[in-house]
Amino acid sequence: MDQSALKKVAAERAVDFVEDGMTLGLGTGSTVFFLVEAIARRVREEHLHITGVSTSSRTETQAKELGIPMIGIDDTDHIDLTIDGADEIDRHFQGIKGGGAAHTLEKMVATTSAQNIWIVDSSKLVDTLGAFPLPTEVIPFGHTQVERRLAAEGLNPVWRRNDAGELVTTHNGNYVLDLHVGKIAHPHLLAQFLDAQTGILEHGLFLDIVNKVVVGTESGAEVLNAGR
Ligand SMILES: O=C[C@H](O)[C@H](O)[C@H](O)COP(=O)(O)O
Repeated sequence: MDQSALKKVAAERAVDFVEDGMTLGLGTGSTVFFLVEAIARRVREEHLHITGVSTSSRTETQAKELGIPMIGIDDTDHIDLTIDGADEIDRHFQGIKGGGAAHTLEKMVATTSAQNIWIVDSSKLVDTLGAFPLPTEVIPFGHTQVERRLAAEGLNPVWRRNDAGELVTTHNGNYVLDLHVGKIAHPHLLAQFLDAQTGILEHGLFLDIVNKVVVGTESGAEVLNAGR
């Protein structure tokens, strides 16, 4: 199976955790694309009543087109479960997200949610985080100062650009600075440092957040419990 097929395997298993009546956080990305299709199928065929809260306009558009009722995050007092993709997950169930530049909205939805499930193909499981460049979202005002500060710390920042060479902007109109840090031995210390930097709106370290990971493998979906 190719990577896309493995993502679909994970997404189609994760939909089993969706229950009637839930307010459901919907993540962003190519794996979540399959999830939204699978949820819409259950809404259609089983007349499941769920309400979605999205983490990007891409997901919002897809969900609405497929008939999933959607509300904004500020229109609810709770989210029961959020299902999202991830870029890397280590053996302590810590993760990196933001490969699609959606990590700020995703973290807001994830940290509002009572439970979180990540859906990934098996290539996303790693021993130590950091092979995937760590995304940060930086406000335009003073962004080169942020870049200098991070470079001085040896975090190898690189602005994310699109195919036309333009700076990628997030939903919030900010820039994405990817940190090529190599192995992240102490993710909590790095997260604390990044949290303290003026100008960084959010970073892609998602620590102590996920409850379950559903992995698409050649032999089917595997459910891993994070024990939290
Ligand atoms: O910003 C994007 C998100 O964090 C995605 O969930 C993550 O990049 C995984 O994406 P995909 O499912 O496309 O591999």
